Amino acid sequence: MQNPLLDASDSDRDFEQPLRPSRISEFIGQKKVIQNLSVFIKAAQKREEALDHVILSGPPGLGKTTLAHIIANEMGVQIKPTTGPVLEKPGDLAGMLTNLEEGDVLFIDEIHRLNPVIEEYLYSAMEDYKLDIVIDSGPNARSIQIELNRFTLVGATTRKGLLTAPLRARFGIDMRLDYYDVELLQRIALRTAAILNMGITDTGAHEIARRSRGTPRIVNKLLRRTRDFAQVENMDTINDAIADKALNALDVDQNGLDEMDIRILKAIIENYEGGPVGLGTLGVAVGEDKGTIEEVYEPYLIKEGFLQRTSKGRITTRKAFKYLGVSPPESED
Ligand SMILES: Nc1ncnc2c1ncn2[C@@H]1O[C@H](COP(=O)(O)OP(=O)(O)OP(=O)(O)O)[C@@H](O)[C@H]1O
Repeated sequence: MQNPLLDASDSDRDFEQPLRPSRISEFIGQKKVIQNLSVFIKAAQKREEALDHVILSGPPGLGKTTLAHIIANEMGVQIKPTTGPVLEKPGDLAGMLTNLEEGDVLFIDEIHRLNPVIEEYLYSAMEDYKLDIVIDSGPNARSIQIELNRFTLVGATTRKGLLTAPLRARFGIDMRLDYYDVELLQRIALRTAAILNMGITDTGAHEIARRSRGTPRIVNKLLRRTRDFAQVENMDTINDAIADKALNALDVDQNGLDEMDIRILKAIIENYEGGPVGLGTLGVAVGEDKGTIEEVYEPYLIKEGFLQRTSKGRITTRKAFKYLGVSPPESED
């Protein structure tokens, strides 16, 4: 991913850590997901069983990792995190699985990027808590079966469509996180500011919230950067004026669209008269990986009504033409 506001560098991750809600009661928004998850957790606890396997999907920065940790905390178990691309060899997976205590959570981020061989091994681990691995090779090759503790696999993905059907079918709990509305993001901004001991007005929090692409991670990042602007101007409280100044300096426009969002809309309008244009061509036109466009930029542009996905490719809407101050082609009328 290459969105500077959505990418999490090491310093961002250190910054994010204390901001993560650790209990269900602290998690803001995603009401339906939270309500259902609370029921599933309580039921599993009553039965004294591990929680069923959970798949969390949705655009980056909406709280999938946070929820995985919350699940472990609420169940009173340990979480062992890893990511799809890191599990290269069956031995890597076996190492993780055999280290799990009864009921523990194995969290696999970017699970859509799992090596297909590893995925095969995961099937029996998820279903029967057994791992059949082949040791040695050639004539000495033999298969041994390892009994595993019952565990909960929590998988997170920005691209659920890339999961194979057999893997998808093995998750009993399937939850999709959606973009947050401005009011919820404002509450997240106020919460983060309180944790960081930053002064902020309601209108300052609102300004940041409404320009954060529906995403808590962006709220936190923009808040951090706005604090820098406030400090340089010797302000101890962030208000809407300093927030506006900081966000403009960071090229976040009035609707929260960033430079790449605008570049995508402009490319479709200026080069292809509003489309349709295929994702690959669009990627070349804006100099961005097509997967990143599909996973990071497009969902928000679609949600905000700037872009549509059609069978022939992507098209911009009248709203996008208006936004960029360009008249739509005649046939659009
Ligand atoms: N509902 C929420 N309330 C408060 N803060 C939140 C919420 N959701 C996410 N955050 C904050 O946003 C940041 C990003 O969340 P998180 O890392 O869980 O997102 P993610 O969906 O796992 O992203 P990615 O897929 O990119 O790893 C964290 O610092 C977290 O504290």
